[in-house]
Amino acid sequence: MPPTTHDNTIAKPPTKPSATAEHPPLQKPDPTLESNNAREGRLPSTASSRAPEFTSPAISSELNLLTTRLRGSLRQFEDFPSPGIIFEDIFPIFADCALHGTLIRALELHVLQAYEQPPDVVVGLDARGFLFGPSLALRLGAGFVPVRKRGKLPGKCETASFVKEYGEDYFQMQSDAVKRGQKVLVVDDIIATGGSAAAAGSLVKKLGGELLGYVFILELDFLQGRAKLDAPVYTLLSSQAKS
Ligand SMILES: O=P(O)(O)OC[C@H]1O[C@H](OP(=O)(O)OP(=O)(O)O)[C@H](O)[C@@H]1O
Ligand SMILES: Nc1ncnc2[nH]cnc12
Repeated sequence: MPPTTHDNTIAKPPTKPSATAEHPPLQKPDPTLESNNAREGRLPSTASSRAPEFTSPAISSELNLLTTRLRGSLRQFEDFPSPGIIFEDIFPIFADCALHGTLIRALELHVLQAYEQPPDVVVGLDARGFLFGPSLALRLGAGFVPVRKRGKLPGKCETASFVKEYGEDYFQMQSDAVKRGQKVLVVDDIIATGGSAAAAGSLVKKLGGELLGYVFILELDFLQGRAKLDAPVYTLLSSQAKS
């Protein structure tokens, strides 16, 4: 269901998702970075006009090394937060200083490789997008702006409803948080159904931002969330592919 945006008005909650019973079996992440990102819809490389250190082969090989380090750290929990859901726990990355640095560097490399100009603003989604959005923004020389769950931001806000893998909710952004024409990258830890990210993207566009794309640490492939997004999507790791 595409997200709907409102001017700080309270809309009827969307329909509950039904994906829980169809969750595929537990399996470790399959962070086949290059093959994943070669698929349709991944960001094309724009490296040809870049300085040598930012050319595609150099970055791709460093990215491969970094994602290999990250792949073993994710944990899965069955039936959390509700029956049928396999919860992907990304917190071990942040518990380990070296892995944390690896993550930020991998995301930075991706953005350097993918875009001629870095974003003006990194938009992070409440709450796990706040774990690395600000650090990535600092590295990129960009500002950081939050998308928050409804009722947490003061002042005039735009609101969008959405449905996610295990629930439904509302996102808000402050109406002046992104200036018209600013280039925006939306970041979050996980894309599952894509409902959260699509709602965030719709808010960015409503504020007049130019949506450069979406960046995630992990994609739950079987839910095909990227189909809901109308800007390039990049994920470091993938998991829970149907076997
Ligand atoms: O692609 P979707 O199906 O929309 O699901 C992905 C979203 O779900 C999780 O957030 P959650 O709303 O659970 O909040 P949290 O970050 O506060 O834990 C996750 O961090 C993403 O934001
Ligand atoms: N399976 C999952 N694990 C962790 N976070 C999620 N957000 C949506 N689906 C999720």
